[in-house]
Amino acid sequence: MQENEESRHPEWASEQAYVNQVVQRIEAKLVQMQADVSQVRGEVVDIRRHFWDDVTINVSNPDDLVETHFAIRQQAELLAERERRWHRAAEAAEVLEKQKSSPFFARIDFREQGEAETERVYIGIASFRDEETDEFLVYDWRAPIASLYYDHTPGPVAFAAPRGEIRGEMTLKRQFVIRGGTIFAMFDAGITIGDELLMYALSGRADAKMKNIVATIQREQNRVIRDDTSPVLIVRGAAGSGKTSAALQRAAYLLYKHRGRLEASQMLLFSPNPLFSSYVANVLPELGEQNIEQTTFYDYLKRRLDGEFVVEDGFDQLERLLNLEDGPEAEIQMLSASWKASPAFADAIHQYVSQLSVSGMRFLPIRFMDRTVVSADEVAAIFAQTEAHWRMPLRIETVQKELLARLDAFAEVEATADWVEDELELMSDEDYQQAHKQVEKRRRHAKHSFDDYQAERDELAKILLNRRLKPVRRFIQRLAFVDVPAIYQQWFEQALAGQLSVPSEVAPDLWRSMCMYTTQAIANRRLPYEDGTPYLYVKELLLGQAVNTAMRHVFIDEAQDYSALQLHVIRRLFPRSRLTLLGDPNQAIYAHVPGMAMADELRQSFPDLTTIELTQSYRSTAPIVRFTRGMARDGEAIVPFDREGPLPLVQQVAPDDQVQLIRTWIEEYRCKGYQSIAVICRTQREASQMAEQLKLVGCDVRQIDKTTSTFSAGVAVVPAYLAKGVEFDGVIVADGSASAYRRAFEQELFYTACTRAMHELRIACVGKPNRWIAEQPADTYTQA
Ligand SMILES: Nc1ncnc2c1ncn2[C@@H]1O[C@H](COP(=O)(O)OP(=O)(O)OP(=O)(O)O)[C@@H](O)[C@H]1O
Repeated sequence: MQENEESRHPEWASEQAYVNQVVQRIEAKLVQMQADVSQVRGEVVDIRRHFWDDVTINVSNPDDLVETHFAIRQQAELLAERERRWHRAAEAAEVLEKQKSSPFFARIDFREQGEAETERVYIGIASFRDEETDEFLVYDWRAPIASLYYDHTPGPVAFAAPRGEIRGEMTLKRQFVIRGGTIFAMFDAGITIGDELLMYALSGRADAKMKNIVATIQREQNRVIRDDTSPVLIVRGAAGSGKTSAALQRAAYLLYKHRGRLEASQMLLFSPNPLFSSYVANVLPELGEQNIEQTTFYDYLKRRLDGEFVVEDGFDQLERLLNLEDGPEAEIQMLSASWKASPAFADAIHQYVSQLSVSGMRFLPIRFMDRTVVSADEVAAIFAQTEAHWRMPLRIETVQKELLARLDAFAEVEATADWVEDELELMSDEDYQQAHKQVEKRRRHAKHSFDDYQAERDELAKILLNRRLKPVRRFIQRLAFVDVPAIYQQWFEQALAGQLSVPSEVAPDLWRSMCMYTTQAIANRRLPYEDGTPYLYVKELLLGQAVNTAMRHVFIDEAQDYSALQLHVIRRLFPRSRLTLLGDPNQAIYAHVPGMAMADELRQSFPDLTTIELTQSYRSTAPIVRFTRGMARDGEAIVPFDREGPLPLVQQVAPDDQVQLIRTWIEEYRCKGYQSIAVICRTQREASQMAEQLKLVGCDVRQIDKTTSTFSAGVAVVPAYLAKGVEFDGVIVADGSASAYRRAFEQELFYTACTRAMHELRIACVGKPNRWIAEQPADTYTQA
């Protein structure tokens, strides 16, 4: 790409001189920063080495113990503070190192209305100020003025600044590729941000880590990044349109704009799988920001339901559904998954819970040593006495208080029981001493004398009963007396008894079978994934939900895979947070989940939403996009980026020859210099078999499963649903035949697999190609 002397831009030399000037200043600053880093590092080492010298340990009496405790804490806090400073300084030095190599990527010349002078604004991943003149040599890409670069072409322009809108004229927009302090290429942009720079960025090799895109952010992506007002922002975009990239740069932008008021720990990203988390982990640190928190929805479910049920995760559910043989069982399980993810079921559950305030609550008795302390009927009677118009959690809390009081009364009576008498004999010396101390204490405050022997016995009985009743007390405190499993199950029992109407589109027999399938699962204490969220929702409506009020921004990537109810639960969980949902309905791998596809349903949950559509696809070459967009609903709206490459190849192969064919393709990909290659299979089961077979024919491959948490270059064999969100130089889809991808809901899975390819896509078919390939125009792929 580097241009030769003659074809060089006329201002090349002067721009290089500017680069040199900035690099020189950066070097000077680096020397100073590195000195700071090593000084703080020295302090950290020193505190660690002498940690115990500076703390006086004295545990001889309680006061000394407290003092010692505080001394240790103070010393630990000092150490933690220095460590934080050290890390911050080291990170800042790292960003500066990067700036030294490539101090900026753009320049705009801007003349503000009413001013005579034109200002030159250089833009880079971070700002850099000349400490002597206090002048900005480079502006951060997130500075208000930098939005001119992303949003405008030369001519009259305006941008929003803290002091209001600033108008003026942009007279120049120039882009640079600078490596190692040397200009590699530069061009003046015209209509859009230079396609050449974008082309350069997109033609590179896939990486084990996602790259930042700050030099080439496109206008519609910039809207996503800089939207600072929408409570709920929905970004719907084609595969490879930069949704995840925009989300991460958005996090960086918000951290910059609200510096001092917003911390990375107040931002959370719901990601599709652990592999994805490692893939995106570098973007924010590269931009000099801390990583934001990451989690998966399943982690949340599991944490809230652990101990009550074994909860299936989403991948196991998908694997289960994909491996089902056609037949009645498949129909039941598919209905179970799709109905429970539907907005109709969410409404039904809501209605069901509100009617529970009148009837249908189920309780468990409070029991102790095979005896009933409070029967289930009595608990129900206590509940019935609470005010029916109160919120359910408040009513339950009132019942809880009453039950704890009854337990105390029970303990008092029980203190004289024979078994207590017997067990007192067996109590330890420590217990006796504790009882003795309690009595001594009481004597000091007592107005009247009392029988020491009896008092000690009573104290001992109290200690014993407290200990024995602890699990019962905990049972009440955990609100476990509300039989949530039975309450959830009851919905399906009512449905089975014909008390609820069958959805019109479902055959009554199938409906009954699905209800029985669910009641059975609950009885076995195993919760299918599709029941996890509705169950938790019922539980939290009844018992109250733990909410996180500290979180300010929640990002949900692959939002099309969330049911309306899941999104609703997330919204309730983070009441003070703005939401950014990023998704592509065409990649709804849990195709039974309507997710983002049902915009109207979403609007019900999120009346305050703003939607931004991204239609240009950047990841794949134009031939790959032209082939794959035909498989997507409304695919004609997807605009390929004009980057050429080979046509996708579809080859039919005999069952016994598939592994050999894939092996040959891998070798050919390697010869082309592709560093990251994926063999994408339909399921985990098929991926495991394929990986084994490829290893047997001498291929060095890495099998990816749901627990894989690091992404590395090489050949990955991966089930399609785990390839979500990531990309590869070359993709090989294993067995894309009609007999493998045969059910309607597998369309999105197949589309997701194909759209992971950046430069090349090949599909092996054991038999006839599947219907989505067959439907594509013959000139969009090569058939062998
Ligand atoms: N403005 C841009 N400049 C350079 N590269 C870009 C730009 N936008 C997107 N890309 C690149 O395109 C690829 C796809 O981006 P990203 O993964 O963010 O898309 P996505 O919409 O989340 O994709 P998918 O939904 O298919 O997972 C990445 O390699 C990313 O770096």
